[in-house]
Amino acid sequence: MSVINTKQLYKKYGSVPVVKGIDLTVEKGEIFGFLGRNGAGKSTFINILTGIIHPSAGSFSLFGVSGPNDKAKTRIGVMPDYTSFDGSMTAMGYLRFLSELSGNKASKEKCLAVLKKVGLEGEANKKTGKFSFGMKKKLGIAQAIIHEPELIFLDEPTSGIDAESVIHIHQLIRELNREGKTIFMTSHNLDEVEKLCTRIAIMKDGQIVKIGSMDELRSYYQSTIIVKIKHGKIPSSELNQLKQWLLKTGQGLEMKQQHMIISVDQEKKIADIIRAFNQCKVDIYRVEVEEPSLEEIFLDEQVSGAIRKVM
Ligand SMILES: Nc1ncnc2c1ncn2[C@@H]1O[C@H](COP(=O)(O)OP(=O)(O)OP(=O)(O)O)[C@@H](O)[C@H]1O
Repeated sequence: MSVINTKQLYKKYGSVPVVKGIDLTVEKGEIFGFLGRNGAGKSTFINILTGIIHPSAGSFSLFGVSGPNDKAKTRIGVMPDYTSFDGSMTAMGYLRFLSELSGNKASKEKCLAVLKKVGLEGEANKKTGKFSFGMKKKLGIAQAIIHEPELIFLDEPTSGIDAESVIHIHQLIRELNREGKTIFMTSHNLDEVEKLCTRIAIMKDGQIVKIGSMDELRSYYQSTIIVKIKHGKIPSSELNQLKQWLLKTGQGLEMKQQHMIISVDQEKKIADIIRAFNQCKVDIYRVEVEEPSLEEIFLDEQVSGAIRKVM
């Protein structure tokens, strides 16, 4: 069942389009990663889905119901902008106040359990004005999940927080997902997205330019398999022949001090390269194969012209 479905969603500020006709479906149970540089339009897109702003054109549905609608709102959780906390309230008071506003006041026990879940168990009675940036982020997540929503929007859930808390939040996201919740998260941390997300969309200038699982994105970019070989001495009588074979097989050939680097577009060409070395009677000491990281894939879509990193 799809929990998010958008059709040609479009948003303009004045005459400037910032979301340009997005078609997206997110299925129940996904951890969906939304990537893009600052200003790509990610928050605007999320703000449309969460009912904060209206689209200029297009349509969307949440849980199969055309949005924005109040029924869907009770089934979604949204991590707020951390600056929106009222600093004079305690974490507990804040959670209880917000849950009351949404029509279902959470008990103290429930609030304590959620604060524990996000790693703020010792801070329930502390005023949020005294919270660090990371603590505010965690409270934001607590706010998003207090009413046990089925779909949770997390905007940069771990940016600016310490490494231990990042691990804790990653565990929490996985736990929420195991409970059946769908997570829609933005992040600039590519490593995080790669670890957590079932699917990823890359947004650029208001459009989704690439979407798929990590493996799908990788296979799309298979033309950047980098093969590095540490080898023995090449008999001078074989050097030209070996170079010719290698140049026929791949691109960006570099040969220096018994190290060869070449870029190929298919896995089976790795075997061709090894065969060429064998036929020229050159020992192979080490073979390393590098696939593009998400960062490379991401950057590839963010700049005009493909980056083809060879070393
Ligand atoms: N209320 C607004 N009025 C006018 N322009 C806006 C408004 N909100 C956002 N924009 C512009 O829309 C574009 C997309 O902004 P948005 O916040 O959606 O990007 P983003 O991908 O979420 O960026 P970030 O990663 O920095 O949060 C930007 O150029 C931004 O300046």
